[in-house]
Amino acid sequence: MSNPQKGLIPVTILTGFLGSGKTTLLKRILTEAHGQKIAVIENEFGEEDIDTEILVADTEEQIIQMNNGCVCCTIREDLRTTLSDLAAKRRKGDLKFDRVVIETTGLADPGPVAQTFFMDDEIAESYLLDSILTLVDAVHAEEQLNTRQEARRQIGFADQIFISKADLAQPEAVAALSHRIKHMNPRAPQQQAHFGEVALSKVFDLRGFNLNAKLEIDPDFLTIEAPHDHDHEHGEHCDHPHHHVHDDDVKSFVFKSDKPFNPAKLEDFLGAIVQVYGPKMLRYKGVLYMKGTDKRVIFQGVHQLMGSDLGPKWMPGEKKASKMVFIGIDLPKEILLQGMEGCLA
Ligand SMILES: Nc1nc2c(ncn2[C@@H]2O[C@H](COP(=O)(O)OP(=O)(O)OP(=O)(O)O)[C@@H](O)[C@H]2O)c(=O)[nH]1
Repeated sequence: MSNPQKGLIPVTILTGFLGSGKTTLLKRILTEAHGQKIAVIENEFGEEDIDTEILVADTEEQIIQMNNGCVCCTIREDLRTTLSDLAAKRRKGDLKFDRVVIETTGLADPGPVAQTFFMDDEIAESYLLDSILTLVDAVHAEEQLNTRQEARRQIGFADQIFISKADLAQPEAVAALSHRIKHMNPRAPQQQAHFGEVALSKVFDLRGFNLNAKLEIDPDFLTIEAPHDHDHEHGEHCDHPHHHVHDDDVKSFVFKSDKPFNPAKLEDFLGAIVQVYGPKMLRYKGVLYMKGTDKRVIFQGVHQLMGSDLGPKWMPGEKKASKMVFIGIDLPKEILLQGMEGCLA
């Protein structure tokens, strides 16, 4: 199966707006018995290493965390370094993997990520961009596509579209969404993915990336941009010539504690918070230390929709602690952090 041309390492870019189901799909792929070793590169937006923790829990794959500054500018350099280190280790036999999956942040324009594979000779000599997969959240996509340019670019660049959460939406709404996506990107096949359940043949070795098609979406796709100041932080405005719309108004912050939560209090608090701030809460998720269970609780949501799962057990001697990230527009950081503090047991 993994027989890329000229020994190139195939790369899959997994994209989709915040909370669209990327990690769910990836986890599913990693736990499937396909006999391939997959190196995963995680690029998150102020999310600490929460996804990595969710993934590492039950797989033995190589997970590389890339904590980005501003997606549009730093990612290409970080990604380039990460990819070239990986290829060097593989050549030396220090690392074994058959392919690479890059999970981008939900706020990323996949353009600059894809560009890396064409603009940089060293990367192009080792890797082949196989395809861009885009997850689309059936419940929230309509609004995301109306308001977020990154969400539209993710559709435009897709070689394969997976619609998640169709189970939570009306069939007519799913059909209308599918129709809209077809207009935006007639090239990409669409398929529903219930909790990431998709055939591996729809995920790997699609050989879907077609440079000509991408140049139609973005004629500047292969234009080198002048380097610019990299010190801005998450959520700060960045004067990038092309890709600056992604995080102008989106900010993130993290709650941390090594005291356990009182589950009932936390549920009440978050339930009330999403009633008020839900529309502005693009994404929240955490790995939590909860009273009354010896397992991690993985808690997450998108706008008003939230849910929790039991994760792996805390190991004996392991330091139990909670970490939760909030990503949103004009969220009242102090109210949320103090409120969370008040839910501790
Ligand atoms: N009902 C339903 N929920 C789903 C489906 N797919 C994913 N989810 C849930 O949606 C939430 C977000 O899924 P993730 O896989 O974490 O999304 P993501 O795209 O990785 O999120 P970010 O990395 O934060 O952008 C989780 O609670 C999933 O369990 C689906 O098909 N149906």
